[in-house]
Amino acid sequence: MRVDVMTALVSFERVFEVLDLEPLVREAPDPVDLPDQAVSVDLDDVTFRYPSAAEVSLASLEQGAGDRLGGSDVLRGVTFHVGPGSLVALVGPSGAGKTTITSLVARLYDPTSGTVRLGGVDLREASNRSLREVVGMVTQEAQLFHDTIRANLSYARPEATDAELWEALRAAQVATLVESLPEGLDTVVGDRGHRLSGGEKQRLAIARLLLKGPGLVILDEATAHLDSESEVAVQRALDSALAGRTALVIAHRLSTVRGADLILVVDEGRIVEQGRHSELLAAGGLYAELYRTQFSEQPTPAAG
Ligand SMILES: Nc1ncnc2c1ncn2[C@@H]1O[C@H](COP(=O)(O)OP(=O)(O)OP(=O)(O)O)[C@@H](O)[C@H]1O
Repeated sequence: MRVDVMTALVSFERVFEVLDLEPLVREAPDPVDLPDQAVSVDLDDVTFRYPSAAEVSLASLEQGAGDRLGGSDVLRGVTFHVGPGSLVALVGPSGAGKTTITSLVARLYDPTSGTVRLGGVDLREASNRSLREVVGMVTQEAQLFHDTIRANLSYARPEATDAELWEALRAAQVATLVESLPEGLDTVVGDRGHRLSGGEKQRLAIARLLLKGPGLVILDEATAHLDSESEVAVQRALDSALAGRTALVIAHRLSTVRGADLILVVDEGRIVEQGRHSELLAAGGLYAELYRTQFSEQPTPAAG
């Protein structure tokens, strides 16, 4: 992944913005298609370090250099299993490695050692096309292209009919807004177009995700404060987007951690605790502490 690493660094932001993923790592000669459904996610003893700037420039000149030079490991011995259709919440202090885990699951990078599998297939063996179809991402800063709403949505599925676009808009709680615009689906949005609120942009991004229909959703939950009406609408939209899919959520909301099938507590690049909300709360460890400091919208029952 010599030159690809450079591409990765340059387009990392953009990749996250556009939801659909351009894999930045090398495809195997005889790639395998990932299953076209809710997939399991398995990380087995994953270690990862980001390539340094020096490595990237050297590696682009000299094959193999990137494998020899090193920064520090940001993930160490990460192992977990997520069943198909489960909702997994990643929690942990800032810089713990949550985003990095999601980047490996989306194969923006390959692990330094260990394996990442979706639906049992090692991502190094997976076809880029099926990876793009199976993995969908929604980030905090939902970005739209400076183009019409129709173009922004169709990007996810060019063959979608208007009826399908409206169905996705309804499920994403944003159809009423689009109907109210004089040019409807043909309204130009984005930086210089019709101005949308943060919540509206997120819901359009969710509509795009619904059209794509990925088996795995990676979601970076909003920390930004939305007004409460918008918050409820976004939450409803997300509920329909996550139903029937595997979801990996970088969680900031109490309702998400409470409802998660599995919570992975990440600290300094390791999974330090895993389990459900009540178990982890009772264990009285890092999760219980994070719960008090990061998720304390309600009084904490006596824990541990
Ligand atoms: N592209 C990158 N290149 C080099 N180091 C990086 C890169 N992205 C993240 N890191 C480093 O990797 C470590 C883990 O970061 P990561 O973003 O995965 O943490 P996080 O748990 O998602 O944090 P936050 O909650 O603040 O988003 C940090 O030390 C961070 O500085």
